[in-house]
Amino acid sequence: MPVYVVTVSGEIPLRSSRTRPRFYRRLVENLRDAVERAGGRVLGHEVVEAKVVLRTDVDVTEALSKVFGVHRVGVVAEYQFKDLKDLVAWASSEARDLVANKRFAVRVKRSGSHDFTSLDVAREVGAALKEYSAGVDLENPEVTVEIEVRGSRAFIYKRAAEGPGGLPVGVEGRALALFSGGFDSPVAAWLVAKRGVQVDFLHFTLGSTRATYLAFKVARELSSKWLHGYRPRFVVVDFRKVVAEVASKVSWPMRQVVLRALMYTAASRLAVAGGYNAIVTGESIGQASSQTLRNLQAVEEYAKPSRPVLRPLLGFDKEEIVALSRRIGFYELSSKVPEACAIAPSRVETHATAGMVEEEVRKVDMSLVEKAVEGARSFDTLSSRPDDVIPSDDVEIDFIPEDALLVDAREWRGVDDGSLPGAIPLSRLDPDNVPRDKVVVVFCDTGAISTIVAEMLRKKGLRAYSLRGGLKRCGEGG
Ligand SMILES: Nc1ncnc2c1ncn2[C@@H]1O[C@H](COP(=O)(O)OP(=O)(O)OP(=O)(O)O)[C@@H](O)[C@H]1O
Repeated sequence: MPVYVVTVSGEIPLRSSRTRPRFYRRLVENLRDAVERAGGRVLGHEVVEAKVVLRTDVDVTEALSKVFGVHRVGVVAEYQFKDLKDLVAWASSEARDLVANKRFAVRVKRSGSHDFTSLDVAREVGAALKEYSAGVDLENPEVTVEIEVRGSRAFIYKRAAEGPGGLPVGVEGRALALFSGGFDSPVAAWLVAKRGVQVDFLHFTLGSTRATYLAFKVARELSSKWLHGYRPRFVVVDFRKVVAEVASKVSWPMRQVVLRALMYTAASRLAVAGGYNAIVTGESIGQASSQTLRNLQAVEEYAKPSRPVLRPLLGFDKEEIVALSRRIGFYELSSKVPEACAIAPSRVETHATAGMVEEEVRKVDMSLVEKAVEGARSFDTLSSRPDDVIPSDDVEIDFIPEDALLVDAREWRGVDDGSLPGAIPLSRLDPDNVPRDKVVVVFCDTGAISTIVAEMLRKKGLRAYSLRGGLKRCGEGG
């Protein structure tokens, strides 16, 4: 049975005696959630002086090291000792392998009343281990034997993993994170969650649904690894009609700024409706040309968001954001998310004012924004599949989802003729044997015949889509 000593972030023990129990309670709940998501069970726990001792049925070191509020996770051996002699005998037999042929030091922390000091324990364990090692080296040891004595119990650290620090998720209210899934927004959401905020995701489909599909994957990864103690939501707002409206009515240089203002307006409404305390974005100053300080001011002054907008990346350079994205494990997935560039003109207004935004927004049919917000769909990031976020109203799809069943509608050509890997010919498709939630992507040369076929298959109850543009403009899978 693995035993862990979880050291909590330094700032938790400093909280007032009224606040502290709530923080510990939430941390323990989140640790339990992390253990269960990793397929284990908590067999017992206790909070002892800024540490949580946790007993589980399987190894969950990795999962525990991703819980906010955790400074360090120690995998320990535990012993109930009688006296100093007994303690030293146990500790030196436990640590023998650890120090084998290495220069070592012993460090002891002690609490409770004993007839020996920490130094006594260190000295005696050190002496007992010496013959197995390359000698004691207190200045620059290769390994440190860490022993904790708490009352009549002792722990010895076998190995340890660094935690992320921060505060337990859930102690600081809730925020709605504007989430594209690119490098910036996941890091922004992560940083806010690290401060104890329960984060849900808000994604706008601006063009390709592949971007939405991939953004969901990033949100799912972030949720399952890092966001404990609740079930994060992924809210999707289909903004494609709004994008088309902006593209046709707004002057080129202002399109990006106006689109951002409308995203703020929609986010603000959803934040109020969902009872959130704040909105989060991955904006930083001067990074993309549309993110100048003046543009940020113009957008916020125009949209007057009803909740504070948190921008945790404001002080970061792009390299720092990418490095953090790598460190916390989103780099690979985020790098696949396509940039939504359809609306981005080559010349972007960098000195917008609220007045300019207002003037441009007057040209836009705002009922489209209303409708998009009303039609928002919400998914549980932990149990939903990326396929679920693909809009079912679209008959066409512009990419091939990973697990899709591919159907070649070019009967007359035969499947060997430039077909896609894994595709089956339409004549071999038996609709009765296809699960109702399976995404079926039908393709032909141009997308014309496959659209008719997809509609036909939908009538038979299948989740069928036609590959837009056909093989001539074939998209990549996620
Ligand atoms: N499709 C979207 N859905 C939700 N929020 C978005 C979307 N696109 C952008 N945002 C929000 O606006 C911020 C700035 O987006 P922008 O595309 O200008 O910059 P970015 O640096 O590429 O951001 P990211 O790397 O997060 O995509 C994002 O970090 C995110 O918070």
